[in-house]
Amino acid sequence: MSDCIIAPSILSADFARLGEEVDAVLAAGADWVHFDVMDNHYVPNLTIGPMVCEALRKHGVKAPIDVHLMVRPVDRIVPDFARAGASLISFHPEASEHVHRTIQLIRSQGCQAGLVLNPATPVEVLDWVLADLDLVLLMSVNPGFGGQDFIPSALEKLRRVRERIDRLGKPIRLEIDGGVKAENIREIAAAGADTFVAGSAIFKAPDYADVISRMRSEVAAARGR
Ligand SMILES: O=C(CO)[C@H](O)[C@H](O)COP(=O)(O)O
Repeated sequence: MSDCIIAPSILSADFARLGEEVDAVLAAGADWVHFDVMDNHYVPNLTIGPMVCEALRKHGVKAPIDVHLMVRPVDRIVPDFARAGASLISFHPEASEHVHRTIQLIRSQGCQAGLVLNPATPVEVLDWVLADLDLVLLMSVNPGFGGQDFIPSALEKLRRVRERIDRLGKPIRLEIDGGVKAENIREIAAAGADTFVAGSAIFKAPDYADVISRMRSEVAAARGR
């Protein structure tokens, strides 16, 4: 399992040129496309849905599409995203009536399942479902907007979740999202993250390849390579 997946968040892309923007970050070395879905209900912003995911697939995007649902309710939109070509679907426990049932639903649709913890959500929410997950996504900002500052307590939370994943011994990815930049990714990787979402740090940079390669070098340095 790769210990450095870079997943640019298209929340910070130029939506008028979304296909080109996604092609450009993938050509620049990104691994996944991070796809933020906001409903102006669970979070105070409104973004994109399954039609845009399907449009990216029709455009020719082959990379994994990592869908982060910030919506309530969760379950009724899951099959739509699976049909639209999502690879992973992550959701917030606060937004689901039955967390374990939603995980089963996502997997039954042929997608990998992730659970997202907000900055104030305790890690104990993972206690009875961790073994059923493919990914844990820790929010290092409050969900809803790109361009916010990284919340430092996320580092300790990463360490605690990393310990739980290692103890379980299953290949569950540990993803971090919010305020991730080339300048702080080394300590984030050292705390245990292996999958890095970055929106503004990549899409607002003049050279996508340069920032992605600097991020990879910093992660490698955290691993002592
Ligand atoms: O889920 C998100 C916000 O809810 C975004 O993915 C996240 O904030 C990334 O943006 P940035 O890297 O600019 O902080």
